[in-house]
Amino acid sequence: MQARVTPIWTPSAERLSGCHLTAFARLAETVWGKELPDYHRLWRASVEDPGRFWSLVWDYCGVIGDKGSVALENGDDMLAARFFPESRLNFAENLLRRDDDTLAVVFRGEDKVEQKLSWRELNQLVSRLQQAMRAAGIQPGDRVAGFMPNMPAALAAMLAASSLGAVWTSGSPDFGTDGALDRFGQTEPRILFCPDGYWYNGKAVDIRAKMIHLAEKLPSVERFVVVPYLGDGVDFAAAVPRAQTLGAFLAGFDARPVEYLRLPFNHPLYILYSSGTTGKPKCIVHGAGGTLLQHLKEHQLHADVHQGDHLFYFTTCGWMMWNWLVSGLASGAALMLYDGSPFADDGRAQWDYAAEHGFTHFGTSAKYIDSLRKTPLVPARDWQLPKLRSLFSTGSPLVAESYDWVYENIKSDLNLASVSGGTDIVSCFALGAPTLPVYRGELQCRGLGMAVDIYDELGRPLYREKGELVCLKPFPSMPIGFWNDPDGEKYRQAYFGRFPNIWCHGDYAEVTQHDGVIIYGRSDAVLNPGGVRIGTAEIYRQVEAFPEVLESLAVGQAWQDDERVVLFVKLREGVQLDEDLAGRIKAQIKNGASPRHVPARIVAVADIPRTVSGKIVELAVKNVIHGRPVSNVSALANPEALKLFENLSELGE
Ligand SMILES: CC(=O)CC(=O)O
Repeated sequence: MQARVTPIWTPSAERLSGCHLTAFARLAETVWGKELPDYHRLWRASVEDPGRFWSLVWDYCGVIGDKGSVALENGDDMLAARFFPESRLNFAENLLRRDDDTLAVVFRGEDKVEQKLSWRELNQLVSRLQQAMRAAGIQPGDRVAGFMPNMPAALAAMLAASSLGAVWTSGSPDFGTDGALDRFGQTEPRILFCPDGYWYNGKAVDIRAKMIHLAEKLPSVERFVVVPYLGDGVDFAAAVPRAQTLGAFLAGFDARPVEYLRLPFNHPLYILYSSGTTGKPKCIVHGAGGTLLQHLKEHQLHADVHQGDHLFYFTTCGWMMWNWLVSGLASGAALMLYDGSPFADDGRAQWDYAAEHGFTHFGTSAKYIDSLRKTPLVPARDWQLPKLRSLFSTGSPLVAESYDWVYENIKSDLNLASVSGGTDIVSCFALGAPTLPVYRGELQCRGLGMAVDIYDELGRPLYREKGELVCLKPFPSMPIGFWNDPDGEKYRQAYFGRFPNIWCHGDYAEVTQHDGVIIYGRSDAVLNPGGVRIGTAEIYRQVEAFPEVLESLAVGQAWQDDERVVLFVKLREGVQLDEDLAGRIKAQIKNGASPRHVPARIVAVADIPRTVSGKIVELAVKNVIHGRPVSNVSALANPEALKLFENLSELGE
């Protein structure tokens, strides 16, 4: 029998009665004629009949558009399934629901720049951009790109593009030239928005040379639109071929009501990019209806976002959490945009922003929380955060000790929701719920309408054991396909190659005794010493306990017909990896995890390679230590770090 575990947080009666999820469950009981007294019964009912569930989400969230009479056709076939095949809607129309003087967007570029827009001002900017894009000949299906900081102009350009049925695709201006070309070179945008530079950690970053180079290499771009950020952008635009400033692009177009082209549910909305660590990034196309419905569900039912809330997520325009964040407008939230380093102004910029603008929801990465734990900052002590109700974490598993830290050092009454899914589904498989308790180290639940299960290697369901995270039934935010994949074979292979007609996500996970979820890492990075499968997060969780260690990365090294675990650690400045520290790390892993998890070698490195969205790249390091080539170095934010793993004497003995 498993030991009883007490939750670290339990929702108050007030939260339970006031949240969207409770209202939705009551509505479902009435409409479906079923008793749904708790979350897990609601989840079961939601996956039993996905068409019925998503149809109720459409109604509850008040999607603007024509729904049609069919919610789901071919529901038994993951690849042929179609949600709302008769419907017509426009994504931007659903986001720009209001046009009044209340707050729609706040933007801070570190502690340097602040801008605020009311709903009316946002509508006006979108209208002018829409007219300018139309005058530039933008048609449904054309690509419009943003190589942009997370600032209002990027949001407005996306809304204008989608109001016309164009497809928005974005990256972050800190991507290297090759990273940008690997992405936009494939999707061939006609217009590309960029800034005249950006702020990072208090410093102005010049991107003029990069943009001149991109202009040479991206012939599809007829026009670069330069958004003033560091200055007025005039000299910058003059230096870049085919560029003009935003002011010049909009000149002559006065604001009027935004017009919306209503299109089929699966009309393409976004192209997102996989991290591209094993080749060129995959260009994943997401549809307007699926993205909208899934985000409405996650924001309202799982994150309990209400009209007037202040929704923040720390993200760049190159990560899917940007797409997730901006959909918050559809639930009436004001977006709190931030660009720059999360540690700007000695880590104070973000928390000053949270306190001064009364954030209700604060989203970040697990890596940020882990790093924050190692700084002297204590938000609970140094800032007033009375309105903050939820804290989201993603990017990698949030270790159990970080749950303790958040409740002790940020706020004790908080729905701490670690969420997991990704670019492939522009949303989550597992996440939070305001009606459920939080258990340390666990994601609270599987998403409503997401038929998530865990399978062993032979495709058999596992009960309370670690295995492959799969999804057994279609959901609206499955990609509508990959770009340049006319027969859909790359798409099929990516998700359905492992188990026919079952989405295999590539996460190594477990459904717990509380019906929560633990993610143990990517399944292709699973360690296998002596035939025991170990998720890398099981090791990171133990190593995180050491203030001396800033970051770690574990891989399996082929060794004497078996595999041995090698742990790389990036240490705090001035700390040496001596026998004492190595011994303490090993003891912690042995006691906290198991003797099987103990690394055969621990090696100190000066840096750990990560993707442009901040994920450490175990597979690339595994290739380097085995002398194999790394296929797409341009996907990395710090590719030079790979050199540190070449020919290490510690790994030859
Ligand atoms: C929701 C997520 O899963 C985000 C990510 O880790 O990329």
